[in-house]
Amino acid sequence: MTAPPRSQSPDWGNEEEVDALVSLGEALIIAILERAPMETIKNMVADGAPLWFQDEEGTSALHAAAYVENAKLMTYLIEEGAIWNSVDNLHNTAGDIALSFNNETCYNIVRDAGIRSDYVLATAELILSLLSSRSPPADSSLSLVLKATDTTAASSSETFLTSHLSFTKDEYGQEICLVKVSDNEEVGVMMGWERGIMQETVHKLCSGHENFVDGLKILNVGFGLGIIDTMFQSLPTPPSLHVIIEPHPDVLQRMRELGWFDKPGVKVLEGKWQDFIESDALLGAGGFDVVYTDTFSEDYKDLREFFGHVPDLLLGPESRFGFFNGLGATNATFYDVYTQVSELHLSDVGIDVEWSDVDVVEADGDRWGQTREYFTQRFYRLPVGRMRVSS
Ligand SMILES: C[S@@+](CC[C@H](N)C(=O)[O-])C[C@H]1O[C@@H](n2cnc3c(N)ncnc32)[C@H](O)[C@@H]1O
Repeated sequence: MTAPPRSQSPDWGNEEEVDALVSLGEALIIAILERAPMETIKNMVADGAPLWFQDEEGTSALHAAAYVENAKLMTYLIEEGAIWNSVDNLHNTAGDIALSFNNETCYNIVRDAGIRSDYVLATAELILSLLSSRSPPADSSLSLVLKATDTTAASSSETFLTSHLSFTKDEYGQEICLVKVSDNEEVGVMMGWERGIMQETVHKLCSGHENFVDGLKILNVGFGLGIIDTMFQSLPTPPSLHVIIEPHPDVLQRMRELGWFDKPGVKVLEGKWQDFIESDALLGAGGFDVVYTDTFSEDYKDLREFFGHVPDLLLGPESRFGFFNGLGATNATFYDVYTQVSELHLSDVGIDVEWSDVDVVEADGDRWGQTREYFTQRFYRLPVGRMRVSS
């Protein structure tokens, strides 16, 4: 049985009360699965059947309603306080169950509940600090919560920037950059399998740009393996200005060894984007045709803060903005919700986003299966933002 949110907590000291709640919760789930009339379900909820309750398999009333594809009931349960993002023992939300039945209506009910709750809670820093774009898999909604207190290199900038990085090749020959998060666990800071995403990102950000033939002015935040920067440099007309912001000493050392500090038109700003975002070193460039950001160990709160600066960084309405869209990418519903949330927040700062899908499975097969722990979806949703032109 899963613990209820604190606000709905029963008095755990009273065993009889707990048993009664468990019985009510179980009976509600059974009634829903047996397709009992709506009135019966409403009476059970009114009599105190807890919507937070999950049975031995992690099934909640909302999961049960998704199993019987009852959209009206799902809407009612969410209105009554059912938790949109509770996951069962197989890590599926009710939205994932609806998806498995190909039921778009039911899926959208859960997704929209997620968007509403996250959007409303967007100012609550606690919630927004739960996700980082390249985090190890979230086994449950609880593990998302625990990220708030995660001080490993995967979630804490401070730890990451003082951790040693190893640049190596795996058994398939793909380039990888790894950081230790515990004595026996390493996570990928950047992986070669993302090359396809980076290639498509460069294409969407640069092709057909009106300043393309003169050489674009490009800002990239986060060098990593330098995959996207190498692609920017390989454009038919190389960038007229290519600013790279990178804080990690090991990455900077590698950039030096690879000659990035001596490339014509390349300017490396050594530090975090937060150190430069309002500086002359950056704003003195007079605006960029292309801005891209892909950092590590930062959370959605940081990304959202960056969104707020993008209008000052773009040169004009033709300029394009992209970011690595890896939030919640270990679960289809979470990924969809956070994709929509970022679109809403970009809209708040006057940026409209166009999305396109990159099939990461077709491109790479299952070769990088184990290493791709922070991105388990088939389709990467690639964002390209532009300043809204008011008419
Ligand atoms: C995922 S990698 C970027 C990969 C890159 N897109 C590529 O194509 O290889 C993330 C990089 O962001 C850097 N980084 C982390 N925090 C940062 C910050 N606050 N500002 C700028 N860069 C940051 C990391 O040191 C790392 O080099």
